[in-house]
Amino acid sequence: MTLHPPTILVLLLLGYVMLGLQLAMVRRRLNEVEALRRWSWGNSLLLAGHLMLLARIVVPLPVSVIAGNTLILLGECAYVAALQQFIDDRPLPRWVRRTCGFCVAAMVPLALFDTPTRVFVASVLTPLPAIWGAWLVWRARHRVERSLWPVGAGLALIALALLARGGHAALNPSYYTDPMLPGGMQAALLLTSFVALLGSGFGFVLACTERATRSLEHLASHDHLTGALNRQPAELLLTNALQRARRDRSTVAYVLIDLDRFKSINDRHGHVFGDEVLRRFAQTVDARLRATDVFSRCGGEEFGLVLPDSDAAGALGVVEELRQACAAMGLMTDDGCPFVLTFSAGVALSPSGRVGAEALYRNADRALYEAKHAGRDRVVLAQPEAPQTT
Ligand SMILES: Nc1nc2c(ncn2[C@@H]2O[C@H](COP(=O)(O)OP(=O)(O)OP(=O)(O)O)[C@@H](O)[C@H]2O)c(=O)[nH]1
Repeated sequence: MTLHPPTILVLLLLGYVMLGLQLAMVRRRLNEVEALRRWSWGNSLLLAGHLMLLARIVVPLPVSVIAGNTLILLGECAYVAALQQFIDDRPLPRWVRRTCGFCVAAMVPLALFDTPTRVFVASVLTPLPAIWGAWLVWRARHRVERSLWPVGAGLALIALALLARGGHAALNPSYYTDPMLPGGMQAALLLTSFVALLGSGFGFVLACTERATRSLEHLASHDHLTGALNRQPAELLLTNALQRARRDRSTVAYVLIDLDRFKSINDRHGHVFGDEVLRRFAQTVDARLRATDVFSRCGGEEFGLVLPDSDAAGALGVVEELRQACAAMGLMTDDGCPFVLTFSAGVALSPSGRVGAEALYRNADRALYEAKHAGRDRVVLAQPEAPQTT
C-alpha cells in the first residue's frame, strides 16, 4: 500500500474540523472556559496551517510551506497556552512565550532556502512547544484529570515524529525535494499527527468536561460561602462513619457548633464582616481537622463536626483546640478594633456506632442548647439517652 501524503492531509483536515465542531459545542455548554477557548484557537490555526500546506496547488510552494508551518507552530503554541491555563491556571511563562515567538520569527527567512533545508529547520523548531506541553502534563500527572494523559502522550508523539523527520531530512536531503511525494517519512509524520490529534484534542475536551462536572458536583455538595460541606452529604458521611464504628467497635463523636451572638455581629459590623467571620471560622476549623473528620455547615452560623474514632476526651480536646484557634484568629473590625469570636458547642457520642445519626444530632443539639443557656462560650457533653424500652 502506498501512503499518499495529500490524502492523509485531507484526513487530518477532517479531523480538525470534527474537533472544531466538538469544541464549539462544548464551549457553549461549559460557558466559555478560558483554556477551551485557547485550544479552539490552536485548533483553528492548525486547521489553517494544514490547509495552507495543501494550498500548494494554487499558491507558490515557498509561501505554502512557510505560511503553513508558521500557522502550525502558532497553533501548537495556543495548545500549550491552553494546557498551561488548564493545569496551572496561569499564562505561559515569559521565556516560553519568547521561545515560541523566536520559532515563529525564524520561519519567515526560510523562504530563502531550498525545500530540504526548510523541512529540516521546521522539523527542529515545531516540536519545541509540543515538548513543553508534554512536560507540563508529565509534571502534573498526579494531580490532573487522567483524560489529560493522552494529551501529553499525543504532544510527545508529535514532537518525536517531527524530530525524527528532522534527523532524516539532515541525513537524506535529496529525499525531501518534494515532501508530498507518495510514501515514506512525510506520510508517517502526517499519520502520527492524525493519531496525536485524536489523543490530544479529544483528551483535552474530555478533561475540560470532567473538570466542569467535578466543579458542579463540588458546588452542589459544598457551601458557597465557607467551602464547608452542606448538610445532606455530611449526613451521608456520618452514616458511613457510624457503620464503620459498628464494625470496628470504635466511638464516633458528633459536635454541633454555634457561633455566639452572631445576629449582633451582623447588626453592629454589617453582613460583609459577618460573612468574613464565617469564612475565617471555617478556614480555622478546616486547617485543624484530620483527613477523616467531616466538617459541614448545618445552616446560618451553625456547623457540624463528625469525628470518627474519638471518645469524649478526644472530642473535648478538639473543641478546646478550636476555641483557642478562634481566639487567635486576629480578626479586625472596620473601625480597627480587634474582634474575638466565641462559640458554644454540644458534643454527643456514639460508642460502637450504636447511637444512630438522628439521635446523635438530637443529643448534640440538646447539649448545645444547654451550653447557650448556661451563658455561651462553652462546650457541654451530652449525657447518653436512656435506652428506649420497646
Ligand atoms: N453575615 C451572615 N449572617 C448570617 C448568615 N447566615 C445566617 N446569618 C445570621 O446569623 C444570625 C443568627 O442569629 P440567631 O439565630 O438569633 O443567633 P445568635 O445571634 O448567634 O445568638 P445565639 O446563637 O443565641 O448566641 C441571624 O441574624 C442571621 O441573619 C450568613 O451566611 N452570613
